[in-house]
Amino acid sequence: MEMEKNQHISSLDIPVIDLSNPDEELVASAVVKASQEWGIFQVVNHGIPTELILRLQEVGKEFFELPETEKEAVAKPDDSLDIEGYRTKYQKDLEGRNAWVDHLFHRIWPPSRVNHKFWPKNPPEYIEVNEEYASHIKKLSEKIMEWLSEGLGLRHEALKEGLGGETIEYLMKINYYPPCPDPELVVGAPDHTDVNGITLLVANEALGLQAFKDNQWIDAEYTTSGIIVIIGDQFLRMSNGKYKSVEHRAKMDKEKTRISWPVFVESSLDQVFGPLPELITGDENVPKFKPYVYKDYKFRKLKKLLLD
Ligand SMILES: O=C(O)CCC(=O)C(=O)O
Ligand SMILES: [Fe+2]
Repeated sequence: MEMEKNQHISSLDIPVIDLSNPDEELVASAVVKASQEWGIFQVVNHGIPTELILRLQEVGKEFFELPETEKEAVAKPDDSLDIEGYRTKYQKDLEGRNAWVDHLFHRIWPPSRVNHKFWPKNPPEYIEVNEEYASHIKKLSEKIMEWLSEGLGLRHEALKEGLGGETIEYLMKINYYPPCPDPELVVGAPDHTDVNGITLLVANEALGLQAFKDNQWIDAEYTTSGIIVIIGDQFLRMSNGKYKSVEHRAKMDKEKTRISWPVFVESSLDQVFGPLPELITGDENVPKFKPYVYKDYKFRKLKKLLLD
């Protein structure tokens, strides 16, 4: 039954790809197709133990439920030019809507870029669980990057190398959206594309993630143990537009607190906020990717949101 459900892909469901399928070629082509047509999909039976994902969610939730003064211990310093740290952010988005999310950012890989100053000390298991999750998420994202490289007709290391090989950074973010009795009045995460290469996200049971496809917003259905994969601007650029960086947003829930744990896989912060990495596909037949002006515009919008 489970298999049957996973294999059902209707045009308005975010694709669900079962990674336990022994036919790797089939899995790879499903990943490539979903990245081309959607820019977002969910992987199930991905090999990361459900138990570990539940522990990750538990320690993250426990941190956010601490008193504000304790959370301030890992706050982003006011004068910091980096994004690591805890922040509670109430703002107007560019359409003038209220937007509110508390979040925590910290790198989880490579070890040379990990700054434990921004990792919660409480609950005590936080560090161990996040380290274990980091090693699993690295393996899974490398596998996906291999399939995506092959989908471009390139060596399977190509996208990983293009992002910086062993210097690729893995940035954990926890988004904490409090319940809102009228979710129309306040948005959680405003419309955006991710600026990195690829994002791997897990979320708690309060749904709310939406993706823009065929001129409409589609509710992402997912399970708390499935991993949502989102293609970001760096891969859009590197694939010459073959892979879509999907516009997405997150709504608040009327009653439940919504929490999500995206891990951003990216070249390095400088490159994320600087020029996009160079195109690496050698395919001359692909027309030069045009939406750059549009993307650049979006990019600035996003920067503005982050800097406010
Ligand atoms: O909370 C979500 O599901 C989406 C969060 C998101 O898109 C982001 O943090 O970039
Ligand atoms: Fe995002």
